[in-house]
Amino acid sequence: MTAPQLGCIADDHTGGTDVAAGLRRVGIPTALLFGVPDPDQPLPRCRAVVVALKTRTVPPADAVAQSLAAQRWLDDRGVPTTYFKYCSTFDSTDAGNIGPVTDALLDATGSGLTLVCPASPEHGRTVYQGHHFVGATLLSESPMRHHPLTPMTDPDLVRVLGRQTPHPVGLLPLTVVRAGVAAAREHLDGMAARGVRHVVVDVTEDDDLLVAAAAGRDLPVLTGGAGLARAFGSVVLGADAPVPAPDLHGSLPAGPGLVLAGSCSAATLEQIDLARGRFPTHRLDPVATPDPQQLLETATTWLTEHLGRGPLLIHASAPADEQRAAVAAMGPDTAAVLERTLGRLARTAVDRGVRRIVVAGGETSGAVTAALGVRTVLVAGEEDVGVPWCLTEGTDGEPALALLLKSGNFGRPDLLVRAMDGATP
Ligand SMILES: Nc1ncnc2c1ncn2[C@@H]1O[C@H](COP(=O)(O)OP(=O)(O)OP(=O)(O)O)[C@@H](O)[C@H]1O
Ligand SMILES: O=C(O)[C@@H](O)C(=O)CO
Repeated sequence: MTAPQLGCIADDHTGGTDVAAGLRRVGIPTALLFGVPDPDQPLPRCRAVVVALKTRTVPPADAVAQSLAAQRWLDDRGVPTTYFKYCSTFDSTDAGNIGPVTDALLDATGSGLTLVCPASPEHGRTVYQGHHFVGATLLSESPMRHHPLTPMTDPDLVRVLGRQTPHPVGLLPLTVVRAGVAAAREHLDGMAARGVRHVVVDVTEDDDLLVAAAAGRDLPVLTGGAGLARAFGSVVLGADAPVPAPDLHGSLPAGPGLVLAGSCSAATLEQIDLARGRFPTHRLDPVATPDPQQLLETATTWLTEHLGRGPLLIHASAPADEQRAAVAAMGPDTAAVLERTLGRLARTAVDRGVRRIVVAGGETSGAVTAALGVRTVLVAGEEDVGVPWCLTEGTDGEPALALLLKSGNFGRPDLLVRAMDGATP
């Protein structure tokens, strides 16, 4: 197998699983690595590689440094196209990190222009006239306006990105996308000639992604959600073979299951509501227990006492008013404390035999994989669109641990319950 043709750098772990799942679905063998790979880390056999970082909300200079290190690693292995994968809801703040990381990748590869394409119609994320919609709702009126780390209060992506980069931001409007690949390329050439560096792409249907991927196929750097990467996979790379029908749970290791939720998205809260009625549940509540050490100890005791009683659920997730109360009680580090706590609980659970872990939330997933020391996984079938099982390598060809890293906004209401189906107590 030659060098992979596509190297994705995802700004969080669930973004990494989402993009890897999309590429796998169109028949591209894809490897998923967590964290900046070590310089001598070998590249698994694959046609696309995803390096999932935890850079969405770190200081911009750190996000840039990690992304450039990942890009260098890919470049050293001859990967020709770099894809910067960020959230389909463009999760970022005015300080970054989408603008600074994209600019750094463009500089490093000597590229003039890139596409900015978060749209993912299969998840209800579309962009029209540069304005982002979640379903029928403008981004700024969706639950994303309450995100604890990256509240999205402006739906105009040209304007949002314009605050994150000193370079001009333009638009590839839907009328041009619908006119086809040649028209889109001509529009991009015109923008490049005028010094535009970032081009937000209007997309309302999957076919628009195919046009965007074909128009941008020769750009060394592309950016967006999982949708454009998947379209690049089918248009530019071409599928190797149809993906076999998954025997999802048959391939998972036997052992007890645990759900760890840090996401406060509307989808996760609904999934937790359903799972709470089925599984013994413990809530990490910073208002009741503002001392981080005590919060961890109480949860660890609960976990160890309940192991063996079927799948367990531990969540910090709470609606916006309770998050505010949590921060008032525990202080500005609340989100980081909760991530760390969930990571440590994952470590304890695995040490005590848990073999199937569902994590809700990208930042939370980053904390959990770091606590478990997971660096490389095999991407298996999807439990829901964009939510694949990830298997760590064990001995004798058997997976050691199954992880389902769920993007906050993804999954049907019964996802957590289904994911634990067949897990042994
Ligand atoms: N009760 C709470 N109060 C304040 N912050 C919380 C609370 N519960 C969770 N958090 C924090 O909210 C953040 C949620 O981010 P995370 O990325 O895990 O979820 P998400 O943004 O919904 O998922 P994704 O990035 O996949 O869309 C985490 O840092 C988590 O620790
Ligand atoms: O694009 C998305 O919505 C997800 O892959 C994601 O990035 C979640 O953090």
